[in-house]
Amino acid sequence: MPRSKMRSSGKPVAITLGEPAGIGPDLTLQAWFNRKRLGLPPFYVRGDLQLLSQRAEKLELPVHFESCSPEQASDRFSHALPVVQTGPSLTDTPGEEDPAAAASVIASIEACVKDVFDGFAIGIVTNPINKSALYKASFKHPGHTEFLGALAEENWPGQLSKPVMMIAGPDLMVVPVTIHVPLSAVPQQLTEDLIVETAKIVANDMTSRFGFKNPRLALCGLNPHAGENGALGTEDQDVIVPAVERLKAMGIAASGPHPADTMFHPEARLKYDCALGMYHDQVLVPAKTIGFDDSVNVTLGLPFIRTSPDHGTAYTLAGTGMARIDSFCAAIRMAHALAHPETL
Ligand SMILES: NC(=O)C1=CN([C@@H]2O[C@H](COP(=O)(O)OP(=O)(O)OC[C@H]3O[C@@H](n4cnc5c(N)ncnc54)[C@H](O)[C@@H]3O)[C@@H](O)[C@H]2O)C=CC1
Ligand SMILES: NCC(=O)COP(=O)(O)O
Repeated sequence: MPRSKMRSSGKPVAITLGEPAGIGPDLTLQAWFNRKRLGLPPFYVRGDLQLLSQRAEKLELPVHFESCSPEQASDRFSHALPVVQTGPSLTDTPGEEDPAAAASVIASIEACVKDVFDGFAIGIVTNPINKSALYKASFKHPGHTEFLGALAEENWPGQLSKPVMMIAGPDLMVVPVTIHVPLSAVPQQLTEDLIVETAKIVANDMTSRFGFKNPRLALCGLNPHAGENGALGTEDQDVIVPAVERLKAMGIAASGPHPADTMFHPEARLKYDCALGMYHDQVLVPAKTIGFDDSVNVTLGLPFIRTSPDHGTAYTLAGTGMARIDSFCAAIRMAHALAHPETL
């Protein structure tokens, strides 16, 4: 979206704390510090003032902070990074997890979603979490995507279709049909219904949120050469072919199963608008290879807007000033654009 068309005032975007030992604090501070140059819309972070101040000092960034409520954030944004204190004070230890911080990480996500529900924010941008750190603290969801689905059910009962992960970049949009699932469990979890349900959400959201008229969805095969007519695995014929037929019968421009190894070269990518992979790495590898710095993780199917950078916590970069902020800023811009489709 042209930056000039981005509204500089209005309701803000809510940013989550993310893993405090990761690069989330760096991204938040750097994005605010460069807000004018980058033309970013207003945002606030639900995090911890002490931790952010300590990280800003390490990065030698002269950031002015203001502790405020979500309603006050947009007015503060031009002169200060608005911080909505969420949870107790934390000590900044880049690269070193503090198990006690997990509760704040989770509380921040919950509170940002509630802010959207209450009408204080246009959507949320999540800073990266360390999933295994949260699992140790008994977090029951595989990742944000599934957790946000549960929060949607709680806050907007009956309005969730199903949370669907999309990695969207200027040159490639992809969706993994199964998400945070061990590879060995993929064939069992991959059902005709799951593929159809996921593809319907993708087609619907690409139309209603991203302005595609009749998005072309290309489904990857599961097995090498899409199963080679059953000789290299039966799921392609037994599960994916009937799913594609059902989708076509509904008027969705679906095709496949296509051999996944030849779906991502430049000429092949011209033939579809979104590639649906059968498992996480099948489509996230090409998406991050082609567009690591400018792709955004956006959750489809939710009754609210959620975006995120496409990368993780990058512990070794935390507090060094070396983390690139491009994907994080693209996530903020996308959240804003989805809330203001007239600017698209
Ligand atoms: N949305 C989320 O919350 C996500 C969280 N994760 C979590 O992040 C943790 C670490 O995962 P990894 O697989 O190591 O992925 P990662 O994305 O943190 O790091 C992969 C590589 O990319 C580099 N990198 C990442 N972000 C960068 C940036 N902004 N600028 C420059 N270089 C960058 C890192 O230094 C590393 O070499 C895991 O616990 C994982 O669960 C991973 C992806 C998304
Ligand atoms: N590899 C991307 C990823 O796993 C992000 O997951 P989520 O936390 O956004 O659900």
